[in-house]
Amino acid sequence: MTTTQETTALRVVVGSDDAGFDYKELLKADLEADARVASVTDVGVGADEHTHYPYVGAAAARLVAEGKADRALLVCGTGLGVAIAANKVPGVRAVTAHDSFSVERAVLSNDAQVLCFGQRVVGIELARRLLREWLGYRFDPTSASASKVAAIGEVEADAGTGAVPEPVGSCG
Ligand SMILES: O=C[C@H](O)[C@H](O)COP(=O)(O)O
Repeated sequence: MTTTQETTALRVVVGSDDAGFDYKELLKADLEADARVASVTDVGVGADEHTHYPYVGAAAARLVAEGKADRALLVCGTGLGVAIAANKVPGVRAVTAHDSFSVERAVLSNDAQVLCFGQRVVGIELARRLLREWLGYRFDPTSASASKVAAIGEVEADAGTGAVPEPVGSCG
């Protein structure tokens, strides 16, 4: 079984704060030129805008949660703040990843819809390469990882109630 499956083209949201603006613009251009991408939606910031990163991260994540986009690519100084904010939107799984293996597993293990980069952390050519790789991965809902991703949803659902979900399966 191959782990890389390109099927339908992806609707991708991009967003950044001012610390990630330059990379957001460069990576957006790469996305727009990629045949694996059906559409690119930019939720900001624009040049000379200074919106705090949580608002941008949440705006992009909401589009994913609402089914209006398949994935989001977010950039801030570290890639951390936008990921934290995006993860506050129910149903969204956002990761910060600056290496090839983590980008692969973010999709294939975690079914993460949101990838975050830090403009102050990773070089632009590595970021561009990781973006190209990311576009090639599709989560397999029949894989052994699917029940673990479902468990994330259980934890999320229980978070509002204060309940602790019963573990099932091995944690090893
Ligand atoms: O995670 C936060 C980002 O790196 C942001 O771009 C910079 O935030 P700061 O100005 O609070 O360091």
